[in-house]
Amino acid sequence: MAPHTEQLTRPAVRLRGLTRSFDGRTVLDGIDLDLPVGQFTALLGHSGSGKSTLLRAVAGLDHRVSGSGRLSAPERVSVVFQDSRLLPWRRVLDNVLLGLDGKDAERRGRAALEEVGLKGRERAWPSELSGGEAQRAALARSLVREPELLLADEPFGALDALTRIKMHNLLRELWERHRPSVLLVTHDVDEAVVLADRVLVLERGRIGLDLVVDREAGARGEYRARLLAALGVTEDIR
Ligand SMILES: Nc1ncnc2c1ncn2[C@@H]1O[C@H](COP(=O)(O)OP(=O)(O)OP(=O)(O)O)[C@@H](O)[C@H]1O
Repeated sequence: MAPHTEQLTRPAVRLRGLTRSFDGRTVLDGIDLDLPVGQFTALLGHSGSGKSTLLRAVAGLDHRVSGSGRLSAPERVSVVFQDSRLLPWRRVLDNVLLGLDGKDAERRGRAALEEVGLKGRERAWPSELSGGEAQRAALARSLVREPELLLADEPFGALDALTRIKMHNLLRELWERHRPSVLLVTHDVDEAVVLADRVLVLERGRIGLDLVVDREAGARGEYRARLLAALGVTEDIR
């Protein structure tokens, strides 16, 4: 393959035989996975199935964990967690700018805050923000770094239902505008189907289901049913 073509088709993330174990217990059992550049992927699985372990491996945050396999990921990676992880002693804009330098940084930070709907809150302290606002600030902090890959570990897990819906819209909008590759860990089947173009189910250390979601087809109910079945959940509401 010509180098140029290879560059165009190279996935953002490539895992080959990725294995991770804790105290002799295998959590990831030889995962092979490619995430194409710019794809929005959700990762579902039961509690304890290894979703965060996989995300941390891709983020390069698992130095002391035993494992093997090959992994490649882009250079610019941002991670968003369930809690915003804003530093309480720094104002919102300073949190967004943390570790950034260059004379353009402040302008970019302000623009990122405006993009997530926090214009005017630059000088607020994190303690003055609601949970949803804090997650918006965390998204701004990720965005301003112009990540090639955005890793999100249950970023909306602690929010109320209405705020979650707003944040879903925001995340999807931001993704459409910036097109990073996204890997979103969630336990919420509906969130996965609403947001992602591809949904993976982690099961016994492997990718048990790999579902491409056709967002135009309007078949959310069908995707939902397939994912719930893969998770071994039946709905029985009479
Ligand atoms: N640092 C660690 N030390 C020991 N065991 C760990 C460690 N990190 C994860 N584990 C174990 O690995 C398994 C997978 O954990 P992980 O957090 O990846 O699951 P998860 O699918 O993200 O779960 P949840 O949805 O509950 O967050 C669990 O049994 C957990 O106890």
